[in-house]
Amino acid sequence: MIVTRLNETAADPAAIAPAERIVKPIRGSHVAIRALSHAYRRSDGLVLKDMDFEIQQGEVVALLGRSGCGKSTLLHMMAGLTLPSQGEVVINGNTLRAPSPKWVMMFQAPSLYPWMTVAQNAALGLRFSRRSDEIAQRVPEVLGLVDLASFADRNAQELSGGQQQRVALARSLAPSPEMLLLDEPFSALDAFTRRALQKDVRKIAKTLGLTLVIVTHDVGEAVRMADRVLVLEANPGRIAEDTQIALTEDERSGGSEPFQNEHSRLMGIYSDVADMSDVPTENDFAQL
Ligand SMILES: Nc1ncnc2c1ncn2[C@@H]1O[C@H](COP(=O)(O)OP(=O)(O)OP(=O)(O)O)[C@@H](O)[C@H]1O
Repeated sequence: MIVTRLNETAADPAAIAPAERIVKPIRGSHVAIRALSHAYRRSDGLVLKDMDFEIQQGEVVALLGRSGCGKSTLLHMMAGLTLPSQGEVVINGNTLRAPSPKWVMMFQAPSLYPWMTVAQNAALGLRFSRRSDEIAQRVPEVLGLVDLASFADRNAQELSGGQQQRVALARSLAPSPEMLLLDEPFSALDAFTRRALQKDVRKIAKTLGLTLVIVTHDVGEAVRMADRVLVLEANPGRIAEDTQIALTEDERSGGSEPFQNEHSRLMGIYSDVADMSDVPTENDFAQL
Protein backbone atom coordinates (compact mmCIF):
# COMPACT_ATOMS: atom_id res chain seq x y z
CA MET A 1 0.00 0.00 0.00
CA ILE A 2 1.27 3.41 -0.92
CA VAL A 3 0.40 5.03 2.41
CA THR A 4 2.22 2.37 4.44
CA ARG A 5 5.37 2.75 2.38
CA LEU A 6 5.24 6.52 2.79
CA ASN A 7 4.69 6.27 6.51
CA GLU A 8 7.65 3.94 6.92
CA THR A 9 9.93 6.36 5.13
CA ALA A 10 8.62 9.41 6.96
CA ALA A 11 9.04 7.77 10.36
CA ASP A 12 12.74 8.40 10.06
CA PRO A 13 13.13 12.01 8.91
CA ALA A 14 16.87 11.88 9.51
CA ALA A 15 17.08 9.40 6.66
CA ILE A 16 15.96 12.11 4.27
CA ALA A 17 19.03 13.73 2.78
CA PRO A 18 19.29 17.48 2.10
CA ALA A 19 17.24 18.53 -0.90
CA GLU A 20 20.27 19.64 -2.88
CA ARG A 21 21.64 16.09 -2.88
CA ILE A 22 18.54 14.04 -3.57
CA VAL A 23 16.46 16.13 -5.95
CA LYS A 24 17.77 16.33 -9.47
CA PRO A 25 17.89 19.75 -11.14
CA ILE A 26 15.15 20.34 -13.67
CA ARG A 27 15.35 22.22 -16.93
CA GLY A 28 13.20 25.33 -16.36
CA SER A 29 10.73 26.48 -19.01
CA HIS A 30 11.55 29.24 -21.48
CA VAL A 31 8.48 31.44 -22.02
CA ALA A 32 7.84 33.85 -24.88
CA ILE A 33 4.75 36.07 -24.87
CA ARG A 34 4.18 37.20 -28.45
CA ALA A 35 1.89 40.12 -29.47
CA LEU A 36 -0.60 39.08 -26.81
CA SER A 37 -3.87 40.96 -26.27
CA HIS A 38 -6.99 39.73 -24.54
CA ALA A 39 -10.65 40.62 -24.03
CA TYR A 40 -12.92 38.26 -22.10
CA ARG A 41 -15.91 39.25 -24.26
CA ARG A 42 -16.02 40.97 -27.61
CA SER A 43 -18.21 43.68 -26.12
CA ASP A 44 -15.68 44.38 -23.32
CA GLY A 45 -12.51 46.40 -23.61
CA LEU A 46 -9.07 44.80 -23.72
CA VAL A 47 -7.83 43.42 -20.39
CA LEU A 48 -4.29 42.94 -21.75
CA LYS A 49 -2.78 44.77 -24.71
CA ASP A 50 0.30 44.29 -26.88
CA MET A 51 2.34 42.16 -24.51
CA ASP A 52 5.74 41.02 -25.76
CA PHE A 53 8.37 39.63 -23.44
CA GLU A 54 10.43 36.54 -22.67
CA ILE A 55 11.26 34.70 -19.46
CA GLN A 56 14.50 32.74 -19.43
CA GLN A 57 14.91 29.21 -18.09
CA GLY A 58 15.33 29.30 -14.32
CA GLU A 59 14.46 32.99 -14.05
CA VAL A 60 12.29 34.27 -11.15
CA VAL A 61 9.93 36.95 -12.44
CA ALA A 62 7.35 38.97 -10.48
CA LEU A 63 4.30 40.46 -12.18
CA LEU A 64 3.60 43.55 -10.08
CA GLY A 65 0.54 45.72 -10.54
CA ARG A 66 -2.57 47.18 -8.99
CA SER A 67 -5.73 45.16 -8.56
CA GLY A 68 -7.52 44.46 -11.83
CA CYS A 69 -4.60 45.21 -14.17
CA GLY A 70 -4.64 41.67 -15.57
CA LYS A 71 -1.87 39.87 -13.65
CA SER A 72 -3.93 36.75 -12.95
CA THR A 73 -5.25 36.68 -16.50
CA LEU A 74 -1.68 36.68 -17.80
CA LEU A 75 -0.66 33.96 -15.34
CA HIS A 76 -3.62 31.77 -16.36
CA MET A 77 -2.47 32.14 -19.96
CA MET A 78 1.04 30.98 -19.05
CA ALA A 79 -0.56 27.91 -17.44
CA GLY A 80 -2.64 27.20 -20.56
CA LEU A 81 -5.88 27.70 -18.58
CA THR A 82 -7.03 30.67 -20.69
CA LEU A 83 -6.23 31.20 -24.36
CA PRO A 84 -5.45 34.76 -25.53
CA SER A 85 -7.79 36.52 -27.99
CA GLN A 86 -4.74 37.55 -30.01
CA GLY A 87 -1.09 36.54 -29.99
CA GLU A 88 0.40 33.51 -28.29
CA VAL A 89 2.23 32.05 -25.32
CA VAL A 90 5.20 29.99 -26.51
CA ILE A 91 6.83 27.58 -24.05
CA ASN A 92 10.09 25.92 -25.01
CA GLY A 93 9.37 26.80 -28.64
CA ASN A 94 5.81 25.43 -28.76
CA THR A 95 2.60 27.46 -28.78
CA LEU A 96 0.70 26.72 -25.59
CA ARG A 97 -2.81 25.38 -26.22
CA ALA A 98 -3.68 23.48 -23.02
CA PRO A 99 -2.59 22.99 -19.40
CA SER A 100 0.22 20.55 -18.60
CA PRO A 101 1.73 19.13 -15.38
CA LYS A 102 4.99 20.74 -16.55
CA TRP A 103 3.69 24.17 -15.47
CA VAL A 104 1.65 24.28 -12.29
CA MET A 105 -0.23 27.08 -10.60
CA MET A 106 -0.43 27.72 -6.85
CA PHE A 107 -3.12 29.90 -5.35
CA GLN A 108 -3.71 31.80 -2.11
CA ALA A 109 -5.79 28.91 -0.69
CA PRO A 110 -3.76 25.69 -0.39
CA SER A 111 -6.89 23.55 -1.05
CA LEU A 112 -5.80 20.45 0.86
CA TYR A 113 -8.01 17.51 1.79
CA PRO A 114 -8.21 17.98 5.60
CA TRP A 115 -8.89 14.33 6.39
CA MET A 116 -5.79 13.13 4.51
CA THR A 117 -2.24 13.11 5.85
CA VAL A 118 0.41 15.52 4.67
CA ALA A 119 2.04 12.73 2.61
CA GLN A 120 -1.26 11.74 1.00
CA ASN A 121 -1.99 15.35 0.06
CA ALA A 122 1.52 15.80 -1.33
CA ALA A 123 1.01 12.68 -3.46
CA LEU A 124 -2.17 13.91 -5.17
CA GLY A 125 -0.45 15.59 -8.14
CA LEU A 126 1.31 12.34 -8.98
CA ARG A 127 -1.90 10.32 -8.48
CA PHE A 128 -3.88 12.56 -10.82
CA SER A 129 -1.09 12.34 -13.42
CA ARG A 130 -1.25 8.53 -13.19
CA ARG A 131 2.29 8.39 -11.83
CA SER A 132 1.50 6.61 -8.55
CA ASP A 133 4.58 4.40 -8.92
CA GLU A 134 6.73 7.49 -8.21
CA ILE A 135 4.96 8.40 -4.93
CA ALA A 136 7.14 6.35 -2.58
CA GLN A 137 10.30 8.10 -3.77
CA ARG A 138 9.09 11.58 -4.70
CA VAL A 139 6.86 12.42 -1.73
CA PRO A 140 9.59 12.09 0.94
CA GLU A 141 11.92 14.07 -1.35
CA VAL A 142 9.54 16.99 -1.79
CA LEU A 143 8.46 17.00 1.87
CA GLY A 144 12.18 17.31 2.69
CA LEU A 145 12.45 20.20 0.24
CA VAL A 146 9.65 22.14 1.93
CA ASP A 147 10.91 21.28 5.43
CA LEU A 148 7.98 19.05 6.38
CA ALA A 149 9.68 15.64 6.41
CA SER A 150 8.71 15.01 10.01
CA PHE A 151 5.06 16.00 9.38
CA ALA A 152 4.32 13.32 6.77
CA ASP A 153 1.84 11.40 8.96
CA ARG A 154 0.02 14.41 10.41
CA ASN A 155 -3.45 15.27 9.25
CA ALA A 156 -3.48 18.34 7.02
CA GLN A 157 -6.06 20.07 9.24
CA GLU A 158 -3.59 19.99 12.17
CA LEU A 159 -1.15 22.27 10.35
CA SER A 160 -0.81 26.06 10.42
CA GLY A 161 -1.67 28.12 7.33
CA GLY A 162 2.00 28.43 6.39
CA GLN A 163 2.58 24.69 6.80
CA GLN A 164 -0.49 23.96 4.68
CA GLN A 165 0.90 26.20 1.95
CA ARG A 166 4.15 24.21 2.17
CA VAL A 167 2.17 21.00 1.61
CA ALA A 168 0.54 22.60 -1.44
CA LEU A 169 4.02 23.50 -2.65
CA ALA A 170 5.21 19.91 -2.14
CA ARG A 171 2.17 18.65 -4.07
CA SER A 172 3.05 21.03 -6.93
CA LEU A 173 6.71 20.00 -6.93
CA ALA A 174 6.16 16.23 -6.80
CA PRO A 175 5.53 15.76 -10.55
CA SER A 176 8.81 17.66 -11.26
CA PRO A 177 7.37 20.67 -13.10
CA GLU A 178 9.55 22.99 -15.17
CA MET A 179 7.70 26.10 -14.08
CA LEU A 180 5.73 27.26 -11.01
CA LEU A 181 3.14 29.99 -11.41
CA LEU A 182 2.19 31.57 -8.07
CA ASP A 183 -0.92 33.74 -7.79
CA GLU A 184 -0.42 35.70 -4.55
CA PRO A 185 0.11 32.44 -2.66
CA PHE A 186 1.32 33.99 0.59
CA SER A 187 -1.04 36.94 0.94
CA ALA A 188 -3.21 35.26 3.61
CA LEU A 189 -0.22 34.52 5.87
CA ASP A 190 1.30 36.60 8.65
CA ALA A 191 4.41 38.64 7.77
CA PHE A 192 6.90 36.31 9.47
CA THR A 193 5.53 33.14 7.83
CA ARG A 194 5.23 34.92 4.49
CA ARG A 195 8.87 35.96 4.54
CA ALA A 196 10.06 32.47 5.43
CA LEU A 197 8.08 31.03 2.50
CA GLN A 198 9.27 33.73 0.10
CA LYS A 199 12.87 32.89 0.99
CA ASP A 200 12.38 29.12 0.81
CA VAL A 201 10.41 29.13 -2.45
CA ARG A 202 13.09 31.22 -4.15
CA LYS A 203 15.78 28.89 -2.79
CA ILE A 204 13.89 25.80 -4.01
CA ALA A 205 13.39 27.32 -7.47
CA LYS A 206 17.08 28.18 -7.73
CA THR A 207 18.18 24.78 -6.40
CA LEU A 208 16.02 22.94 -8.90
CA GLY A 209 16.47 25.34 -11.83
CA LEU A 210 12.71 25.97 -12.03
CA THR A 211 11.27 28.97 -13.81
CA LEU A 212 9.13 30.84 -11.27
CA VAL A 213 6.51 33.50 -11.99
CA ILE A 214 4.86 35.30 -9.05
CA VAL A 215 1.82 37.55 -9.23
CA THR A 216 1.92 40.15 -6.46
CA HIS A 217 0.99 43.68 -5.52
CA ASP A 218 3.49 43.59 -2.64
CA VAL A 219 6.67 45.49 -3.55
CA GLY A 220 8.59 43.82 -0.69
CA GLU A 221 7.66 40.36 -1.98
CA ALA A 222 8.86 41.27 -5.48
CA VAL A 223 12.21 42.56 -4.16
CA ARG A 224 12.72 39.55 -1.87
CA MET A 225 11.90 36.92 -4.47
CA ALA A 226 12.42 38.12 -8.04
CA ASP A 227 15.39 38.37 -10.36
CA ARG A 228 13.28 40.66 -12.51
CA VAL A 229 10.02 42.58 -12.06
CA LEU A 230 7.49 43.42 -14.76
CA VAL A 231 5.38 46.35 -13.56
CA LEU A 232 1.95 46.37 -15.22
CA GLU A 233 -0.22 49.40 -15.84
CA ALA A 234 -4.00 49.00 -16.00
CA ASN A 235 -6.85 49.64 -18.45
CA PRO A 236 -5.65 47.97 -20.54
CA GLY A 237 -2.98 45.90 -18.83
CA ARG A 238 0.45 46.26 -20.38
CA ILE A 239 4.05 46.29 -19.27
CA ALA A 240 5.09 49.74 -18.14
CA GLU A 241 8.51 48.76 -16.72
CA ASP A 242 10.80 45.75 -16.96
CA THR A 243 13.47 45.98 -14.26
CA GLN A 244 16.13 43.70 -12.77
CA ILE A 245 16.52 43.27 -9.00
CA ALA A 246 20.27 43.30 -8.51
CA LEU A 247 20.64 41.79 -5.03
CA THR A 248 22.68 38.91 -3.67
CA GLU A 249 20.85 36.16 -1.77
CA ASP A 250 22.08 37.62 1.55
CA GLU A 251 20.90 41.11 0.63
CA ARG A 252 17.35 39.91 -0.06
CA SER A 253 16.40 39.96 3.62
CA GLY A 254 14.51 43.13 4.52
CA GLY A 255 17.11 44.70 6.80
CA SER A 256 19.99 45.30 4.41
CA GLU A 257 20.70 48.72 2.92
CA PRO A 258 20.85 47.42 -0.68
CA PHE A 259 17.40 45.83 -0.08
CA GLN A 260 15.95 49.10 1.16
CA ASN A 261 17.44 50.95 -1.82
CA GLU A 262 15.90 48.44 -4.26
CA HIS A 263 12.60 48.58 -2.38
CA SER A 264 12.52 52.40 -2.62
CA ARG A 265 13.48 52.31 -6.29
CA LEU A 266 10.76 49.76 -7.14
CA MET A 267 8.19 51.56 -4.99
CA GLY A 268 8.96 54.73 -6.97
CA ILE A 269 8.40 52.92 -10.27
CA TYR A 270 5.22 51.28 -8.99
CA SER A 271 3.85 54.55 -7.64
CA ASP A 272 4.46 56.24 -10.99
CA VAL A 273 2.67 53.43 -12.80
CA ALA A 274 -0.20 52.67 -10.43
CA ASP A 275 -2.82 55.04 -9.07
CA MET A 276 -1.46 56.17 -5.70
CA SER A 277 -4.70 55.09 -4.01
CA ASP A 278 -3.99 51.49 -4.98
CA VAL A 279 -0.42 51.42 -3.70
CA PRO A 280 -0.35 49.89 -0.19
CA THR A 281 2.55 52.10 0.85
CA GLU A 282 2.28 51.78 4.63
CA ASN A 283 1.69 48.07 4.46
CA ASP A 284 4.69 47.58 2.22
CA PHE A 285 7.02 49.63 4.38
CA ALA A 286 5.76 47.82 7.47
CA GLN A 287 7.07 44.63 5.89
CA LEU A 288 10.63 45.93 5.50
N1 LIG B 1 -13.38 35.13 -16.22
C1 LIG B 1 -13.52 36.43 -16.43
N2 LIG B 1 -14.53 36.91 -17.19
C2 LIG B 1 -14.65 38.23 -17.42
N3 LIG B 1 -13.82 39.17 -16.93
C3 LIG B 1 -12.81 38.76 -16.16
C4 LIG B 1 -12.59 37.37 -15.86
N4 LIG B 1 -11.50 37.26 -15.07
C5 LIG B 1 -11.04 38.51 -14.88
N5 LIG B 1 -11.83 39.40 -15.53
C6 LIG B 1 -11.61 40.87 -15.57
O1 LIG B 1 -10.34 41.11 -16.13
C7 LIG B 1 -9.69 42.18 -15.46
C8 LIG B 1 -8.33 41.71 -14.93
O2 LIG B 1 -8.57 40.75 -13.91
P1 LIG B 1 -7.37 39.94 -13.23
O3 LIG B 1 -7.95 39.05 -12.20
O4 LIG B 1 -6.53 39.33 -14.29
O5 LIG B 1 -6.54 41.14 -12.55
P2 LIG B 1 -5.47 41.11 -11.38
O6 LIG B 1 -4.45 42.14 -11.72
O7 LIG B 1 -4.96 39.73 -11.18
O8 LIG B 1 -6.33 41.57 -10.13
P3 LIG B 1 -6.18 41.20 -8.55
O9 LIG B 1 -4.83 41.70 -8.11
O10 LIG B 1 -7.30 41.93 -7.91
O11 LIG B 1 -6.31 39.71 -8.44
C9 LIG B 1 -10.65 42.66 -14.37
O12 LIG B 1 -11.35 43.78 -14.84
C10 LIG B 1 -11.58 41.49 -14.18
O13 LIG B 1 -12.86 41.92 -13.79
